[in-house]
Amino acid sequence: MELLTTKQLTMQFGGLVAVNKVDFTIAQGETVGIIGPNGSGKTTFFNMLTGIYKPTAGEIYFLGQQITEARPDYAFRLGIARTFQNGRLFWKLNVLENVLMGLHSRQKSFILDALFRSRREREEEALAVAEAQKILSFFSQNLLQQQDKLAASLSYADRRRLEICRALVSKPKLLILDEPSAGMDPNETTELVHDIRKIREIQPQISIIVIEHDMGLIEGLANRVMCLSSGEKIAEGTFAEVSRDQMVIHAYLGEDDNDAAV
Ligand SMILES: Nc1ncnc2c1ncn2[C@@H]1O[C@H](COP(=O)(O)OP(=O)(O)OP(=O)(O)O)[C@@H](O)[C@H]1O
Repeated sequence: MELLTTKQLTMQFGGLVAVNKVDFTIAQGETVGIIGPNGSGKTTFFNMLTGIYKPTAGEIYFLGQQITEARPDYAFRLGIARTFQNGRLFWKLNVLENVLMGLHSRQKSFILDALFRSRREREEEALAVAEAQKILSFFSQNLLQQQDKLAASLSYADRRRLEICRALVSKPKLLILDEPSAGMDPNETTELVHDIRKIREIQPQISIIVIEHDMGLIEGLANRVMCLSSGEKIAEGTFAEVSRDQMVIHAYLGEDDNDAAV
């Protein structure tokens, strides 16, 4: 069953067409990788899916409902959660509190206003804490053991994992990961692939879209890959198909020889 579909999705900034008429679809339970050279429109595409940018043309459908102009909080309530390329944690909160922040728009009461809680609110909070701990416990580095540490004290790789936990705690239908392995070394990236695969053990029907420059991660995770170049979809298929596509090879080689990882 199709979860999210875009039709001719377009984003223009002044004279620059950052995303140009992209048709895309992801089914429930599928993992799709989005690749493309720097500046090819990947993050802009994500920002439209999550309501950060309002597309200048085209449409977005989620479970059949048109959400083209949905704002981020509405997209979140529908079940679209994301991580950010540069990370957005609350540094002065601990690990557990950061995950609980991922429930923010789903819960009426919240952890930070400790006074005057009703019994129902306390029960709601206990359930939220249990869910957050369950998610923290399943990553291979076992973030649960670090639940009381400040987010700022975590290693870089654990910060990225924590972001994924925060996105997962709301039990999204669609998880959008923007360069989850950025800044990780090859061993950490291999572990991350393992961890992301494990997400399906707790949320089997989740769909995942991942932007990555690391082709090993894309190959290890994605059922299907879409390649953007200068805002346009130039290829789509399995990793093997896309990685030998002449337009894809040319897009990477034309941009920068160092990016010729496919
Ligand atoms: N808010 C904005 N205003 C103007 N131009 C923008 C804006 N956001 C992105 N762009 C431009 O749109 C194009 C696509 O950028 P985008 O960040 O989506 O690419 P990307 O594929 O995610 O790149 P990278 O791999 O480097 O993260 C770039 O030319 C960028 O400069």
